[in-house]
Amino acid sequence: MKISVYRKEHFNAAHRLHNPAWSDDQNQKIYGKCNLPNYHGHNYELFVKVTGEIDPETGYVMDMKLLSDIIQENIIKRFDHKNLNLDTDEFKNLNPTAENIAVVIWNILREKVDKKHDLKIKLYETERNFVEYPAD
Ligand SMILES: Nc1nc2c(c(=O)[nH]1)N=C([C@H](O)[C@H](O)COP(=O)(O)OP(=O)(O)OP(=O)(O)O)CN2
Ligand SMILES: [Zn+2]
Repeated sequence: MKISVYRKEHFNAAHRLHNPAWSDDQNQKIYGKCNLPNYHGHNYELFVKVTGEIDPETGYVMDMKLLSDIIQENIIKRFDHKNLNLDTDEFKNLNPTAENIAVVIWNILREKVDKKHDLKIKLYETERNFVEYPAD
């Protein structure tokens, strides 16, 4: 019997959506205010879902304190209060859309969470815009 545990974390970060292969007009047309040259910020809400069997000894799928520590150490420290485009290696050459941020976060966490567990994340960029990876 599989069951899922969730951990919710948050971080604040600045970004600018921009495709260097396009003209300024094209960037403006596609990304609108998200392309403004001086960047803007979001309060990102990150939901991490870990699915697996309940360990009969601990009663846990995974210790959520450990999950929190993993997210803090590998995601929050790396991205919180950063300008994603300027301050992080991950987005120097990758457009920091919600989709790309979610994939980057998942790839980092996948290395840290036991492979016997399934991993899925949901990332809210605004209250109304959010992405899920991997998709169902
Ligand atoms: N597929 C994607 N579409 C959009 C992304 C994205 O990352 N992937 N990002 C943006 C903007 O960066 C931002 O998320 C939108 O900001 P905003 O328009 O302010 O969104 P709100 O939900 O706060 O505002 P509403 O007034 O409710 O629209 C755009 N698209
Ligand atoms: Zn934005």
